[in-house]
Amino acid sequence: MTQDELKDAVAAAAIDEIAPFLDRDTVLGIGTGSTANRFIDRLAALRDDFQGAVASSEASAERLRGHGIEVFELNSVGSVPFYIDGADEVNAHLHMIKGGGAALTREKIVAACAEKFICIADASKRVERLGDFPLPVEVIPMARSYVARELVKLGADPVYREGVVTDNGNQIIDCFEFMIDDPVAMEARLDAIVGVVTNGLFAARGADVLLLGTESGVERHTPA
Ligand SMILES: O=C(CO)[C@H](O)[C@H](O)COP(=O)(O)O
Repeated sequence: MTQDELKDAVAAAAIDEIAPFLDRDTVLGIGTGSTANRFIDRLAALRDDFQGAVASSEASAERLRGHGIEVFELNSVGSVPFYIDGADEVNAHLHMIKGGGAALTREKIVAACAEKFICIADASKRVERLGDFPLPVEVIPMARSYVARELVKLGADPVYREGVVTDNGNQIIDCFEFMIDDPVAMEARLDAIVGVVTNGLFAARGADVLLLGTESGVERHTPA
C-alpha cells in the first residue's frame, strides 16, 4: 500500500471510531495536515449528524467550510469530545512530535480542550524514540535568535524555517540532531525559554488513541 492509502485507511478508521458518539450538539476538534485533510473529506458525509468543528488552522477551517461544515471559535464552544489529528512522530506512550505543518500552537490548544485525542498516522510515523523528525518550536519573531542560542545550549541544531509565518503571526525554528529521551521533561523545559510560544512535543498531553495504518490493516493503540 502507498503512504496515501495508509492515510486514507486511518481516516476511515477514525470516522468509525467517532461516528457512534456524534449528536446534533457535538463540536469536533480537527487537526491539520494531509492525514487530517483525508479525515475532513470523509467527515463531509456525516455533516448532518453533528453541529460543527473547531479547527487547528486556517487551512483546515477553510476545508471544513468547503464541505459545508460549520466552524466555531474555540472560545464559543463548551466541550470538545474528540480531537482528531495526525503526527510527525509518535512513540509507544503516544507522545508525539507535531508541527510539520506549522500549526502546533493551535493544535496544542484544541488538543488540551478535548476529552479524547485520536491520533491518525501511517506506520512511517511510529518510532521508538522521538527526534529523528526535526522538532518545531514556534517563537515570537523578535526572540528568534535568543531562542536559537538557548536551543543550542540544550544540544539542538536549530534552523529557522524561512518564509513560514504561523497563523498566529510567529516564526518556526526546527531543532535538528535533537533526540529526546524524556519528552515530558523536555516539553516543559522548552516552554520555559522566554520567547517560545509552543514546542512541537505533545507529551504532557499525548494522544489517547493511535490509529496506525500498516500493511496488514489499521492497528488501534492506547498509551503503553
Ligand atoms: O502537526 C501537524 C501539522 O502542524 C501534522 O499533524 C503533521 O505534520 C502530520 O502531517 P501529515 O498528516 O501531512 O503527515
